[in-house]
Amino acid sequence: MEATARAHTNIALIKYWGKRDEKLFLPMNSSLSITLDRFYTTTKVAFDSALKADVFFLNGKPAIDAETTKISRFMDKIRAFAGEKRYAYIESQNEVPIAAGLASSASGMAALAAAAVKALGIEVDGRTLSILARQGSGSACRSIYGGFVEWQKGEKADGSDSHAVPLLSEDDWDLSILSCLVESKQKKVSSREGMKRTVSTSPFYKAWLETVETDLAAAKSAIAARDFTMLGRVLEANALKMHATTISANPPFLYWQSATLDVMQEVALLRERGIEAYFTIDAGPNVKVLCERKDEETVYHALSAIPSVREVLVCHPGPGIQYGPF
Ligand SMILES: O=C(O)C[C@@](O)(CF)CCOP(=O)(O)OP(=O)(O)O
Repeated sequence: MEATARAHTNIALIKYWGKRDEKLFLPMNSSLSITLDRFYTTTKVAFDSALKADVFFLNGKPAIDAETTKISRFMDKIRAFAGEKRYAYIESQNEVPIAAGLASSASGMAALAAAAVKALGIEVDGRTLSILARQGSGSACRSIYGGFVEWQKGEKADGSDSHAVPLLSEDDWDLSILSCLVESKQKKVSSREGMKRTVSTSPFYKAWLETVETDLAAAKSAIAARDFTMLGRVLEANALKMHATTISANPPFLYWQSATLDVMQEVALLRERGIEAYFTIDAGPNVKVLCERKDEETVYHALSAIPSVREVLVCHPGPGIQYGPF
C-alpha cells in the first residue's frame, strides 16, 4: 500500500489573500495562478498498521517535530476522508530551493494529498483532490492542475465548492517566469499570519475585496485572448494592492527589501524600452517577473545585472499532478 506523486509549485497572478474560514482554509476571494515547470515536490506515502504515528522524512532526513506535526495533522484529514486508521511512512523530496522564495508548502501539500489517496487505492477526481490539498495549504489546491489555474472561492460553509479548475494548459501559452532572489534580512511574517492580520486590521482590506474579483475577470479574459499586456497590467496592479493591505495593517508590515524595489524599477525601465515585463510579489522580498518567451533572454540579462539580485531562476508553465514511479 504505497504510492508516489509529484506536484509543482505555482505562482499566484491574482492573489489568495484572506480566509473566511481558518479551519477549512476557505478564502475570502477567488485567485488565479500559473504552475511552474522547474520546481516541484515528490512524495511517497506507505500506510503501515505497525506504525504508532506518522513518520516523515524531508529531503532525505527525519523532519523536525514542527514539520511532522503539520504533516500528521493534514494526514488526519486524509484519514478522515478515507475512513482509514493506519499511520503512514512519508518521504518528501523538494526540488524547490528553500531560498527560492517559492512556497514549497503548495507543492508539498498537493503531492502529499495525491500520494496518500493513491496509496489507499482510492480513485478521486481533480475537484476532490483539490479540496483535500486545500486543507493542507490554500494555494496547494491550485497545484493539482498545470498551466493557468483558477481557485474558485465557493460559497458553501463546508467548502465543497471551493476548489481549483484548470483554465489553460501549460502548453498553450509560452510565457517565462523569472524568479529574482534577493537577500532577506528580517524574519518574515508568514502568509498565514500576514493575511490574518490584514483581514482583521487593514482599512484597505475592504477595497481589496471590492476590486479583486474584477481583476480576476480581467486576467481570465486576457488568458483566453492570449493578451499579455492586459494580463501583465492586471497581475502587477493586483500584487501591489495586496501589499497595500500589509502596509496599512496594524501593526503594519512590509514584505519588501530595497532589492525588491530595485527589481520593480528595472521592470519599469524595461517597459520604457519597449520590452514587456510585469512583476508580482508574494509574502516575501523576492520578485517574480513575467514576460513572453521571445523576451526571456533580454529580461534575464537585465534582471541579472541588478547588483542586489542574488540569482534569477527561469521557469515556464508546468504540469499538474503526476504519479510515479519516477
Ligand atoms: O499564493 C497566493 O495566492 C498568494 C500568497 O502566496 C501571497 F503571499 C498567499 C499564499 O498563502 P498560503 O501559503 O497558501 O496560505 P495558507 O492557506 O494559510 O497555507
